[in-house]
Amino acid sequence: MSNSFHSDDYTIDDIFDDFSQNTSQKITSKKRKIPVIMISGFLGAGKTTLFNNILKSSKQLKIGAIVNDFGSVNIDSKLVSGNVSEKTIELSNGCICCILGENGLKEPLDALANESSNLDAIIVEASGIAEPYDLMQTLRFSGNQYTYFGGNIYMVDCQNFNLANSQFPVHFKKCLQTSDIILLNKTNLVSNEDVNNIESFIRNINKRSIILKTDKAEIDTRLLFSNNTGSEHTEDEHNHHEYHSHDCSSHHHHHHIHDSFQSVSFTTERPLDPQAFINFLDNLPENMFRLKGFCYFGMKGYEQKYLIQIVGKTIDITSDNWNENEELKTEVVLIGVNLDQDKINKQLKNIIDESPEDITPENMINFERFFL
Ligand SMILES: Nc1nc2c(ncn2[C@@H]2O[C@H](COP(=O)(O)OP(=O)(O)OP(=O)(O)O)[C@@H](O)[C@H]2O)c(=O)[nH]1
Repeated sequence: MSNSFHSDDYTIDDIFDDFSQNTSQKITSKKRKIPVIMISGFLGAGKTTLFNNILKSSKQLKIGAIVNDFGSVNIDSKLVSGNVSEKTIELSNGCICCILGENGLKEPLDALANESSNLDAIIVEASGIAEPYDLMQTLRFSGNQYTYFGGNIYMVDCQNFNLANSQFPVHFKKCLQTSDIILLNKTNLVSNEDVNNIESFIRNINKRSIILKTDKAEIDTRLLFSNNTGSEHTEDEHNHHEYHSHDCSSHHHHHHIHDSFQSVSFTTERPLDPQAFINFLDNLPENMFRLKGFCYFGMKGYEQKYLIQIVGKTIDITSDNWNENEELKTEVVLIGVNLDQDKINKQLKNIIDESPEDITPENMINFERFFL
């Protein structure tokens, strides 16, 4: 069980005392319905990290997944690893609350939860600029008789919260008020005082939800599958109805936070020029907040898959082996506000290696300063 689970207000046992039924009862019950648990949170808050932790620590459970990415290339579905039982359903190229048709999430849910389904849980990972309060309603009223809404876990990136909240205060307030469990994540990157200030801020607008502090989104995942997570929704329903004044499938489209964002997706099978890529990292596009994806350099000794993650100003690069049958290529998605898409596309084309024969492994040395 994770050691980084900590909270001044709760211990895991306190939380369990609050719940009348535990996970195993729910999961082993023959007539059980499948909980649909939503993971939401702003760009880069740690949703996929949490999802992977859940998969790792719940190997005995059969978990289905619906993964939504804002860009046209679904990076998240490739970052979710482990024991996703059924095919992961990818919803790409837009925000989940707007790309769904009239029946909302019914179709993807029906594909995962039906008469012959043997899943224990379904996890829906919303894009970083989804409106979780709208999505929650879509999940509750999906019309799928084999599922019930198991709660919304909202992730807060403690390192970037104040800045993002100052830019989108209404959105954050709605998210925080309508969440069941709030994870204050990336506590390792900020001071305790900063974490406590964020917690007090959230407590002021939401007195009801469980707030937990995490590093690398490590929590005791029993909590997520407990019966009560998404069942008590008096205040939540009130807040939700107050906010959910539109029908996403209709043409009367209200302003969504993602209307302010653009994404640029870039894919190439040609190897990248490491020096050009470093230049790109040193001069990131203006107003870009998030970049994620994989890079392929192809040079001898550096043939691995490089996973690149940028959140705000933090750049993390790690390397991994390519999966069997995986195509060796670069695939990245950038997300930001008022992005100059043409300029970024040109910048990205410049990182393609036009003459791989001239590149020597020394070119990779500078690149290594970005490694974790
Ligand atoms: N230092 C640190 N990094 C973290 C922590 N949690 C997540 N990260 C890193 O933050 C980056 C973004 O994490 P993700 O889990 O991909 O975030 P996300 O919310 O799924 O991102 P989007 O889907 O793009 O919105 C990755 O590089 C993670 O490894 C943490 O507690 N500490």
